[in-house]
Amino acid sequence: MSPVQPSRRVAFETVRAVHESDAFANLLLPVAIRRAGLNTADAALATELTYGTLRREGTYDAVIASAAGRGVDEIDPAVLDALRLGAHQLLSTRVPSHAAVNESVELARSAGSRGAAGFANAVLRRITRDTPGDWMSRIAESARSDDERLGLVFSHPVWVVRAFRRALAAEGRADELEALLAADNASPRVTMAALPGLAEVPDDVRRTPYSPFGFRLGGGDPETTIREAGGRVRVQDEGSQLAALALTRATPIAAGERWLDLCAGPGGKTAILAAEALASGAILEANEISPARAGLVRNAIAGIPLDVPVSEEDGRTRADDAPDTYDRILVDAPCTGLGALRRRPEARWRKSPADVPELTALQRELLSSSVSALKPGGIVAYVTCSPHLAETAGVVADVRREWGAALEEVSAREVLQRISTADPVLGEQADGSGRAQLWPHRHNTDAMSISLLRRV
Ligand SMILES: C[S@@+](CC[C@H](N)C(=O)[O-])C[C@H]1O[C@@H](n2cnc3c(N)ncnc32)[C@H](O)[C@@H]1O
Repeated sequence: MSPVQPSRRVAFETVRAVHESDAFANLLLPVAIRRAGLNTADAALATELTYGTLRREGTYDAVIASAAGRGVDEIDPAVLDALRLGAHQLLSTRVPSHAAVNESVELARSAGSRGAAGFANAVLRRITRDTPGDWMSRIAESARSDDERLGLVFSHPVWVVRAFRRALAAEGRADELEALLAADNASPRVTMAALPGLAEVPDDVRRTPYSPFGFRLGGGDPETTIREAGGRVRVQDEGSQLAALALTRATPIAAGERWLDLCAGPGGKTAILAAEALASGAILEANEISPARAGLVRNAIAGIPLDVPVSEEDGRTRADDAPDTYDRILVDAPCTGLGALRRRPEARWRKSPADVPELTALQRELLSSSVSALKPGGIVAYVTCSPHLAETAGVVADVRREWGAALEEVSAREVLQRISTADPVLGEQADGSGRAQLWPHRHNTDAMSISLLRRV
């Protein structure tokens, strides 16, 4: 028996915890890396192995089932995770085969019952006998439909493939589906925001193409940059930066305007709204139903010299209780999160189509309540980190039907085109709306959907 290399052990234990106790890899992994005392190179390897294995689990399970000659649900869960880690190294990395096989066999031996090591060894050696391309062809041939094929090859649940296909087709871009699925399987570069008016984009960085205050570090530790800037520089997806800006810069701001961030946790967009409010003399309030996440909102804005009260209510009652009050409201709604699959490797396996109706009912109610809290002339930005048409175009269409002539659309696409530093080339929507849809494969952002509605 040889000891398992620490980065593989950390990856294995993180993948186990994700499957056994519904842990989130992005929260657990940094703790496991610290606890194991990994150096920078080993931490990077542990991260790649963990994220890659979780992202591509659907593909690896199909390969493992074929190589093992049995369904993955018939394999001991801990042994299966060792096999997934091995399959990832064999099929998607340059790790030498002998290291990938031997270390995964050791992990299976330490975690599984008697016979686990021999079984793992046989399955992984079977995988090494064919090239990754051969395996992809084999699992693709087993699919009964094109969506199922894409689901297997790009490791996405079929219902998600269908939702993406429809959302892309709504802007005449169904031919970009494979590029989108592939983008979800790549690690996104860390994107930062220098809060407008409070911090400068450093000189020695690459600016993001669209957000006027976004940038990417060439190297180095983002934590150092954040600490040195006293929280006025933050890690934030460029799409999130644009969503907050779409609201604040949709129309010129009058001093004394009242703004509300209705679903604010953990506060990334609140920080931008606060910076914009400070610069323009607006008054900002925030709300978040979860007390723990409301605490994160307070932390996110601690470095901004503006008093922002944070309430902890259901956004529906919070808005219903404040009729005709606000000039701008951000409804960054709870959603399936299908637009952020790059950053949350296990997320694609945790949601199901059954989640969608419950979420869209809540989204409709949050948006409709927020309209009642707008002053006449006030604007609401309805934002989801999901491109699913039911959560985006569907919710907006329902609320527009409900409010009729009392609500008009402001084109979010035109606003984004105006405020972005480069043309984001946003697709026109089949429903004729001004909704802006960002895409990982096109914009290198999360798939944020942004709609702007004005109360007449
Ligand atoms: C997409 S997240 C918001 C992200 C946040 N705007 C940011 O940029 O950091 C949605 C938030 O809505 C909260 N939420 C869920 N149901 C809610 C409700 N009924 N009322 C208010 N907030 C709710 C969730 O706890 C979650 O923090």
